[in-house]
Amino acid sequence: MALSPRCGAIRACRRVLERAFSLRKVHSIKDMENTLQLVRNIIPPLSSTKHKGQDGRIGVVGGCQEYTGAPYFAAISALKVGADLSHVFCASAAAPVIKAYSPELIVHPVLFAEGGNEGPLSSNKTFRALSSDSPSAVDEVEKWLPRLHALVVGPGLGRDDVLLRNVQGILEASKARDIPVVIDADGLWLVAQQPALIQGYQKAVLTPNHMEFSRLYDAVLRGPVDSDDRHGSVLRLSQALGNVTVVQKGERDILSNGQQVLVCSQEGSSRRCGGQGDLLSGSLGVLVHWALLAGPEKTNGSSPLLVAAFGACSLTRQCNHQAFQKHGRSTTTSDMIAEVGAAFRKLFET
Ligand SMILES: NC(=O)C1=CN([C@@H]2O[C@H](COP(=O)(O)OP(=O)(O)OC[C@H]3O[C@@H](n4cnc5c(N)ncnc54)[C@H](OP(=O)(O)O)[C@@H]3O)[C@@H](O)[C@H]2O)[C@@H](O)CC1
Ligand SMILES: Nc1ncnc2c1ncn2[C@@H]1O[C@H](COP(=O)(O)OP(=O)(O)OP(=O)(O)O)[C@@H](O)[C@H]1O
Ligand SMILES: [Mg+2]
Repeated sequence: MALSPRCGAIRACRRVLERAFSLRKVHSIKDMENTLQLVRNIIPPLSSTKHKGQDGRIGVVGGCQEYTGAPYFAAISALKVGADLSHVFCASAAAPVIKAYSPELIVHPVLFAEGGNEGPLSSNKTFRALSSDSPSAVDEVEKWLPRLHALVVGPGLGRDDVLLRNVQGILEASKARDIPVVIDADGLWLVAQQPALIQGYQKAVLTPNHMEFSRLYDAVLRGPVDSDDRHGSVLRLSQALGNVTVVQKGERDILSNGQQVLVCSQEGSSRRCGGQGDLLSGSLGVLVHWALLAGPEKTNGSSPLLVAAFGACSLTRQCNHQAFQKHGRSTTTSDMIAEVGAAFRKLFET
């Protein structure tokens, strides 16, 4: 339907007002230090009176035959940031590979893909039980949910329909238990197909890259992203999803909960190797748990999830910066993960 000139002018006017409104709420560079201070406030003290698990039990749902690095990066980053236990719930074919990367991860081969895309383990008993009865994958993860503080859903998941149906069930079970969820990568593909899955869920954080953001925006707002108005676009997507927190990654990360917009421009580098987003989502899983535990008193009234997201963005970019100083063009995500401890100390333990 063609727009009348008057209708077009009203829309343009509304866009200008919305932009001005959102920009007023954008953090200036000098506010970055204040926000980093809020991140420092949510970090739990290390104490000899605590027991294993108290500083975080995080689950990563992801990993299929093609992608084993992404869930590994997310889960090991959660541990390096300070979680006590890190679980990976993945497809059978991915499990031995992920286990071989690290003895520190607890790996559950509970997801399955359509058409026997499960590699050498496809004939084992667990796989047959799961592949003949799709809900049991959800049951397998649900058994662990009461013991988990946060889930990171999507790194290396792939887009197999059956596998995504498992994940839909896992998301529904997590919401029913009020468990915080960070949704990334192929988890965002699922949300773009079914935005109702996380609509209005106040403990969800979405971490789209450029492509994932466009896909989500188009699915939810039924139109293309205004590339001249990144702040407004992130704000509008968050609002349309019922104030779910959205982190749009890029040259600068733009974060919004539909009320406030933060910008993270912590210095990183020009090295764009794959896996940096996985480091971010795994770190965010821990920080979301810490932020919700600390509550809004510690975040000075700001949304705990926004503060957590700002912390994860700053940390990832600082790891990138430090790794690049040492390795230059050959920097990989493993080099960045090796910097998590030093980057964390520099940003948050000053
Ligand atoms: N080691 C592993 O196991 C890793 C596995 N991973 C896993 O891979 C799976 C798929 O994830 P994904 O991000 O590759 O998928 P998707 O959303 O289709 O985007 C791909 C396309 O988007 C574009 N594009 C991206 N950024 C852009 C930009 N700024 N500006 C413009 N365009 C941009 C770009 O298009 P191109 O330039 O190629 O035309 C690119 O090809 C997922 O499971 C993930 O977790 C990764 O985590 C990495 C480490
Ligand atoms: N142009 C850029 N300049 C500086 N930092 C960037 C740039 N683009 C992305 N980043 C940073 O890289 C990190 C990962 O973002 P990216 O867009 O690469 O995610 P991703 O595509 O999901 O990564 P992955 O390869 O893990 O899937 C974020 O911390 C983001 O701030
Ligand atoms: Mg990604």
